Amino acid sequence: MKTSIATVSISGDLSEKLAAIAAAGFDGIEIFENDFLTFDGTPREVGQMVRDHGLEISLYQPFRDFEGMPEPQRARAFDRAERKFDLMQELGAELVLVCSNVSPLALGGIDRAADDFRELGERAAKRGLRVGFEALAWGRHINDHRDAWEIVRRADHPSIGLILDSFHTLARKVDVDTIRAIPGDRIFFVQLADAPLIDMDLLYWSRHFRNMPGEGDLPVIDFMRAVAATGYDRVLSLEIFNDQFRGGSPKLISVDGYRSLVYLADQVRRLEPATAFDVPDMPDRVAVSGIEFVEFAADEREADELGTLLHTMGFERAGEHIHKDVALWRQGGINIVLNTEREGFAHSSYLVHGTSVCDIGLKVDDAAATVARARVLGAEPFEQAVGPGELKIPAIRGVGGGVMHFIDAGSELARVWDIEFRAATDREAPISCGLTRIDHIAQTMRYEEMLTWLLFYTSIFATHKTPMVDVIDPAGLVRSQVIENDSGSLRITLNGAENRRTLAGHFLAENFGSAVQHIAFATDDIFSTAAALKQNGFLPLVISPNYYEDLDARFDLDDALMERLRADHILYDRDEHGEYFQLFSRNYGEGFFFEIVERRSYKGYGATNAQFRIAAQKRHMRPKGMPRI
Ligand SMILES: O=C(O)c1ccc(O)c(O)c1
Ligand SMILES: [Mg+2]
Repeated sequence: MKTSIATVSISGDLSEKLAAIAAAGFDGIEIFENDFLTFDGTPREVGQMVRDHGLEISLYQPFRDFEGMPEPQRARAFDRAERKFDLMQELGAELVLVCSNVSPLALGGIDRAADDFRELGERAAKRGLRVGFEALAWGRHINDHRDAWEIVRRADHPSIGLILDSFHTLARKVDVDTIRAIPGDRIFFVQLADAPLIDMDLLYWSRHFRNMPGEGDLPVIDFMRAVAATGYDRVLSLEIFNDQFRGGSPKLISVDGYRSLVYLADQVRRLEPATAFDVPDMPDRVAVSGIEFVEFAADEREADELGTLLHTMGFERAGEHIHKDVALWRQGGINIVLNTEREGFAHSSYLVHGTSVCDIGLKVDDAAATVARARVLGAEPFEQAVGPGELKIPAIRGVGGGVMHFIDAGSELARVWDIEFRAATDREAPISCGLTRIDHIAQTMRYEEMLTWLLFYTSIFATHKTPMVDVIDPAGLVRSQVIENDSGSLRITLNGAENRRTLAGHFLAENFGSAVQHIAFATDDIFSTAAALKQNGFLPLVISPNYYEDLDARFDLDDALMERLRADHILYDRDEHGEYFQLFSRNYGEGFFFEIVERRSYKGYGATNAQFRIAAQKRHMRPKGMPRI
């Protein structure tokens, strides 16, 4: 199996694209005609440049409006094809994609089209070239791979084959199992793309909203399983038309692309063991059984402030590192680490981002296997010097530059707190607030980066994504999407900010990059928690009385419950599974905060409440001199 990506999928001029594609690990490219036409270099130079990057040209495309033309357009189409064949020979491209005719002049008829392709095959064969036929979902007569295949079959020429593109097949909901009956050697090329489900014109959807396999909602895996069943073992190529990717970082988008292809091939191999794809060997997606710790990098003053806030939330300063300026704060099964070291990764993170989360530790079955899988998928391993008596804990770099450590029960790693920490008792223990575990971690990033994070988490860990929801900030929309596992032991919400004036966008700008913006702790009894918080001097985020008026109207809650919600600034939501209670800390710094939730079988995250939370936070953040509530 060879991997390839269409040059149209990423940003930059042709040489920037090639450098990024080669660095990400692809074997080849589809040269999109425009990328060649707009480049200032001869076909030979371009061909050489591609090969100098260690890449091959796996496809030249597209050749349009060919089959079924009446004369004189028919003769002209053949002349055009000969010109492209000249060009391909100079480039060193052996295969061209002909996409189905969209011209109003095109005449229908399977046999007419087959005759045209037979003749084209004769001409291509003379030059040692091959031609693949792809059905565009909006083709005038041919818009379904089954018809394209019938034309290829009837053309009956060894230089004419079929090109499948997952988008065209899946966008029209063509039954993918019809692919299984096509002989694998008659499929010349396979293009892959996913897309979010949006009800719109097919052409517009295809040209602007495609994304990497696994990033969208289409059943690309089912498509690939069917392709694998044919015995096809040639190139798997990404062809992604996406407005964001065109303007994004060629390097990052190429890395995402490679990750998505390897991840897809890995999933297909597990489902169809007979597949001919030679996918790199790797452990299966990793089951995460919980969040072992969250670590903040801070300076002493801010660590002290953060410690005070944690103390009011019922956390106890439970341990100190045996060698380092690192403190462990603990409540229930929650471990919060405050790192004030003046060297090492946490310190460099502090210098760039200020006080923020620099490291997340996940509980997994096998920490080494987790790193092994992440590496095959293109993640960077993370290592730093280990001091005497310290454990070497397997780790990788996350997407935004943060680190993720993996702790497993099968090794000493599970005892890291006993081995690397000693008891600390220099603060009076607070009243426990009954917080049991981390319910979810919310990470904020630029909207354009969301798919990168999503693919990172879903490809490495056994998780799924939930549909994207809009969170309304008075200054703009924030998109929110959840990555979670079935048991709920890992829940991460991704929040994509579109501008700097939203709370999320402000946080992002002040933090100099994506980061954890809030951590939600779980309680089994929100009202006892609220009472304990009050005794510890915790200051909740003050919610507008208008919220409670509306809540009452929406849910018709009993008066006593309404009163308790109002009194403790608790927000409420309900879904078909159950009820949800949330309360928030005030902002720490430029938009970081803590949340406390009680789930009574509820599955969501209180998205409808987010606008009330944000409005309240913005009131608290008014510039000095302005009244605060
Ligand atoms: O949008 C298009 O025109 C177009 C062109 C070539 C392709 O391979 C394709 O899938 C779409
Ligand atoms: Mg295509």
